[in-house]
Amino acid sequence: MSVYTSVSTAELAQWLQRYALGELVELKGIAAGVTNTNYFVTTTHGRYVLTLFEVLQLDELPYFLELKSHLARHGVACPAPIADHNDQFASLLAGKPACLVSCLDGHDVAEPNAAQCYAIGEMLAQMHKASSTFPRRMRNPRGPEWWSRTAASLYPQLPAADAASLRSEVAFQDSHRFDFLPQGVIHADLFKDNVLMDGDKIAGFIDFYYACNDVLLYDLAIALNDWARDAQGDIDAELARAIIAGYQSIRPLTAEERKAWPVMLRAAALRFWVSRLLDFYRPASGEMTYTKDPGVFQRLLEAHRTRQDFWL
Ligand SMILES: Nc1ncnc2c1ncn2[C@@H]1O[C@H](COP(=O)(O)OP(=O)(O)O)[C@@H](O)[C@H]1O
Ligand SMILES: N[C@@H](CCOP(=O)(O)O)C(=O)O
Repeated sequence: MSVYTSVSTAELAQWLQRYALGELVELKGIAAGVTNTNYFVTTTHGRYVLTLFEVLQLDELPYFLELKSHLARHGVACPAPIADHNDQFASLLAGKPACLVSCLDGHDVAEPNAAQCYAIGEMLAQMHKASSTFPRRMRNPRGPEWWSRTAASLYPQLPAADAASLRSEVAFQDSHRFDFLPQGVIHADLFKDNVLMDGDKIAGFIDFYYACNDVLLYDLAIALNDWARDAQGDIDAELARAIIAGYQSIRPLTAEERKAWPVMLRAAALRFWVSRLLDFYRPASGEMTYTKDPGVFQRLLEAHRTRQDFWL
């Protein structure tokens, strides 16, 4: 249950006075989610999602909330933040930074079909194009410098074979830099649980809190590594081709991107192998104790190393 911070109807009704959203009708906690506290809020004007940020501070929010606003304004499927009478997207509620966004219809899907994967690729490319005019910048907090440093801190705790595999991948990625490829705003965590689907249509991308400026192709690799993974943990070729086809229907890959693609799929697997290892070996105090299996991304990365066909 991810309602870490309780909000009473009385304090929410008071806080809502700063918005042009009418009167509070209903407040309901949302069980899904890991990091933040989320509620469905119904007012006399409509339905919204209230997020209370448990980690990010008020001054860290403008990049993410203005990005969502920019994307929604350009027709990209994502929740639109609502501005208050001071034209602010966020302010304190129950001692936490809080914001309201539009409520989307839809649910995350555990086993996507090819049409849904095509839609993901297409919307991701639309997001990349639409964010080319977004003026703010954010460096990737989970880039090569982070994974090298984090991996180095983990080697002593890992079984020898895993440490050797991780060490060799970090070295391999160090020898392949892709700063010359097209860059822009990336979602950086477009997993299945970060998209609400309405049938085969995308209701919206959510959870933009790893969004940053980086190589666009890396975002496609992150999405494909999760959306096209089959029950055995390897990639389903039909789903992979569907994501790539959807993406290229909006933004065809350049020759340099196609050449970099196999290495990028490995980089995307490495990033989540390392973050899951970190959660596994050193869970942050106070965080939820369940951890996602790091082995999923280790095995996927090792499969990418020997693969011949990359679905292009
Ligand atoms: N704009 C939205 N419209 C409808 N449901 C939403 C919206 N934003 C979040 N949710 C619901 O809240 C859940 C948790 O949101 P998420 O952003 O993943 O939380 P967390 O930041 O805690 O991981 C989602 O799985 C979804 O069910
Ligand atoms: N989608 C990732 C989780 C990303 O969030 P983090 O805060 O745990 O890095 C995964 O499934 O590993």
